[in-house]
Amino acid sequence: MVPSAAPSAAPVLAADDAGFAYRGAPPVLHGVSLDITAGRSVGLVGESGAGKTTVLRLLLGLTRPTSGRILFDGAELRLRDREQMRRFRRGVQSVFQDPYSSLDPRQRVGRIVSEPLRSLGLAPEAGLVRGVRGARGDDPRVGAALEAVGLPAEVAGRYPHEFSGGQRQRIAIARATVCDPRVLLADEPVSALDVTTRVRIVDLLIELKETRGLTIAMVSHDLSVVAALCEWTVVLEHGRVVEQGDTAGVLGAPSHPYTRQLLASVPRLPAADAS
Ligand SMILES: Nc1ncnc2c1ncn2[C@@H]1O[C@H](COP(=O)(O)OP(=O)(O)OP(=O)(O)O)[C@@H](O)[C@H]1O
Repeated sequence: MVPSAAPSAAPVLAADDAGFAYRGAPPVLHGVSLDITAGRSVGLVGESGAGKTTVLRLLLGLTRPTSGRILFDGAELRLRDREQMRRFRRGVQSVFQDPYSSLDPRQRVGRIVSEPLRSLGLAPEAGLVRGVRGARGDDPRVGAALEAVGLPAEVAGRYPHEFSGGQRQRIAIARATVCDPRVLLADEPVSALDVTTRVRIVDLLIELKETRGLTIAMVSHDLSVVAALCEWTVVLEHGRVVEQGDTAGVLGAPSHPYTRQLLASVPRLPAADAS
């Protein structure tokens, strides 16, 4: 289990008493409050349907809470504020569960990985990353991002179908980290992978936390993945936070019966030597 880290100052991202209802449906989140603070990665756990992905969608600015607020650097996230959203996208990136559907099969890896640089206007000259040279990863940040996830820079010229699920998830992580974000929001980033690959990707995320100061906020069914990656754990039941605290405390000595039930039911990762 990772040791508890002392968070620095104000949260980068926070949900403040956030509620949410899908259109025409009853509320699925009720008064959710949590902080994502630099240096303190957060695991969001709970049974299927508890509302974990919905919380992540709110934190990602994909949808607005129906009550309460999402705060970015202390200011309410306003999806129509272009300048704020640009800063937000620079600081907060995401990785999803399925590495097979999250990468455009028609694009070369170099172009996929460089997408945030283009959409954030961080490409030095548009032609360099739009053209063939860029697609081969000529932007040094693309090669560096690929190497940081354990892939050679040369893979920039290849297509996603040439890679395994674990390698594709590495490519997705390279895309999410190429612009050096502060926070990575991840929805079940390893659950589509086989057990051995899962351990390797968890190890990669640990390394990115340590070497790049990345803070992760992650949804996972697998409490052992949360224990490996997150200093703070938030437990959701039926759209409500029933318990949150240091991961060591929440998973080691849960105070809520629902957390105890989750601990009893979720399968564990095998020992790390499986990698
Ligand atoms: N697009 C949608 N329209 C209506 N209801 C939805 C929609 N997406 C999710 N829900 C409902 O919202 C609730 C929370 O769903 P959510 O996907 O956030 O839970 P979750 O904890 O991430 O579940 P899982 O672990 O199965 O992914 C569930 O009752 C779900 O049925």
